[in-house]
Amino acid sequence: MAYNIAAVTARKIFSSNSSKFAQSCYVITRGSSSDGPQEPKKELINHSRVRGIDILRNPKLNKGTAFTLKERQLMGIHGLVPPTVRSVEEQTIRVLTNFSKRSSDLDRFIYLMALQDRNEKLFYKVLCENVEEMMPIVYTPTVGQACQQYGVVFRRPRGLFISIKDKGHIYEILCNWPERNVKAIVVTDGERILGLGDLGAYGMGIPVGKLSLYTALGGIHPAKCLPILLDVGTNNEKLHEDPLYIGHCEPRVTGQEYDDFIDEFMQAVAKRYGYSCLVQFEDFGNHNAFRFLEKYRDVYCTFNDDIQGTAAVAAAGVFASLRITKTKLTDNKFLFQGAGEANIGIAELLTLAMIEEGATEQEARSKIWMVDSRGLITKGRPSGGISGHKKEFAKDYKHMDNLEEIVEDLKPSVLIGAAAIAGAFTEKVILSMAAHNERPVIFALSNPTSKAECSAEEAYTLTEGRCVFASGSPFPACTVNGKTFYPGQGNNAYIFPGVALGVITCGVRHIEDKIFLHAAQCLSKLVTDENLAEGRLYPPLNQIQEVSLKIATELAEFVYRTGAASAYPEPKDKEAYIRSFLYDTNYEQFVPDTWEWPETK
Ligand SMILES: NC(=O)C1=CN([C@@H]2O[C@H](COP(=O)(O)OP(=O)(O)OC[C@H]3O[C@@H](n4cnc5c(N)ncnc54)[C@H](OP(=O)(O)O)[C@@H]3O)[C@@H](O)[C@H]2O)C=CC1
Ligand SMILES: CC(=O)C(=O)O
Ligand SMILES: [Mg+2]
Repeated sequence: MAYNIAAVTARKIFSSNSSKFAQSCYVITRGSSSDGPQEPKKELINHSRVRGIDILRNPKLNKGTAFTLKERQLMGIHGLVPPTVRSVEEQTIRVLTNFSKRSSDLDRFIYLMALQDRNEKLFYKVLCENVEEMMPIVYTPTVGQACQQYGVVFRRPRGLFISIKDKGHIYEILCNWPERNVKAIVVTDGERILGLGDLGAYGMGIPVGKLSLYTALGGIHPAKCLPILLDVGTNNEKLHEDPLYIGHCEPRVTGQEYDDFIDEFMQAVAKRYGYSCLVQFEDFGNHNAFRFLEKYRDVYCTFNDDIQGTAAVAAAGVFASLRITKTKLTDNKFLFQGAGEANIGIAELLTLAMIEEGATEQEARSKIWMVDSRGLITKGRPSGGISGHKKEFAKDYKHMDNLEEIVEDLKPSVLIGAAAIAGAFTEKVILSMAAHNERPVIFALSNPTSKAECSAEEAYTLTEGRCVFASGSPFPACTVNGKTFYPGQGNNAYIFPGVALGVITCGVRHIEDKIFLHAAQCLSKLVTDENLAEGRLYPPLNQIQEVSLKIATELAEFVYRTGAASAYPEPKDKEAYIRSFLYDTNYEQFVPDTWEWPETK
């Protein structure tokens, strides 16, 4: 009983002296949204206004059974949680037990999303400590399945849904978002979700998943991250018939009306969060992705992850592969299956890298061959369709449209697939690569796993363990002739968290392509000889947080050297500076250590 009396007394003290308690609760945040010096500072969380059951219902504050007795009593939640006080380690065991007991990956996805909605710190702690097991759930491949069934999976809204009907009011909708100091937005219109096509408003799973990785892999505070779905309708007939569909059941708005909508969105973001707010375009249709990148890159702080992030991760894999094949970049012949956002992005970045290596642009482009839905991209081919970026890679060559024949004819040393055509790397294609190369390089980058060009096992088995392999979605280790290979995950998740962290902390306004080249070079240097010996073209996933930090640090060195940073004064120790911004997954203390129970006489 004594503690009840103390609690009443304490509650009085708490409410009359709230600022004293609040002062003990800090989070590290970046400075204001202004463009001035961006020293990290300790910011007060005003917990004092939230009390009682509202604390447990607030995922940012809730610690569940980890609240101490003092906290429970002072904050008016005593009795609202079971009496046992659990450590975060014990809570983690409970989460992992529940996670492993779920019968399917989709159930695991739902379980983790519920945890995120309930206790944000615990969600990120568990995700950060179990990246290898949980990234395939919150990200590809399971997030793809979740998007396809979003109507069923949907529990609570997360992120902002802005519809074409809201045209003229986008700024007001942004103002409804409770966080004022947003630094990073991932936005999609759902037209090309992974390799699954147009999923309309169901595509929201992607910005949510990507931003979970901003925090888990890049250490960016979740309050600084905003997922956005722009609902302009969908051309997916199945969704029009889906009674659970959460978006507009109308065909996509296109043309000027669509462009004006996106323009208004970008202007509203800048007005609400400043021009330094990072906007990552994700999974837009091909015909819009390139246009918007060109249109906005010099005006806003923006990049397209499918074009530029993917380019960097694939180029890093290629750079690492050179240490196995003992070749220079320009010694290779690259064949790309697919000539869309991902592959054009990769081809352009490799061109830039070859030019840095001393090649002329023409020489560099001559090494790169591309195949699209109409076959090999050759000048004046009868099937036509060579527009935009594809033109740069069109060759004076006979026309062919069968990948098996093309590989046999061209004998590429590197084969990269990103066309979402499952199984495109047939047995014949892989055998042909094996016949013409001692160490064939084969990247099956399409996501999710169901769209992969081939499996890791197929690639390693058919090449008798000689291939250098990476895939967009994870494949398990596989053993061939007694040797175990750990296939690398050539996914932009190795790039965008680190790039975003560097951009945000250094106040970069415009993200030039060289930033992605530096990110790729940095990533490939982090691959050890031991990694390569195991078949890994990337550092293991359990090191990915350190990888993001190194990429951000490398980027910081670059942007300060080139004058692209706006956060001044320039930090001497860039890594320490960036480290000081990282989100802390440990629980905050709501009651200062020094606090003593008051006298109750
Ligand atoms: N691993 C990673 O990090 C990433 C992987 N991806 C994956 O890459 C895939 C493609 O994405 P993205 O490039 O953005 O998509 P796009 O729609 O921009 O491009 C798809 C390309 O594939 C081509 N294509 C379609 N059918 C065939 C065919 N039968 N044979 C050859 N080429 C064909 C299209 O040809 P045409 O131009 O003629 O229409 C187009 O060039 C997706 O599965 C996506 O998930 C994407 C980003 C990152
Ligand atoms: C990984 C990714 O961005 C994609 O598949 O679209
Ligand atoms: Mg994508």
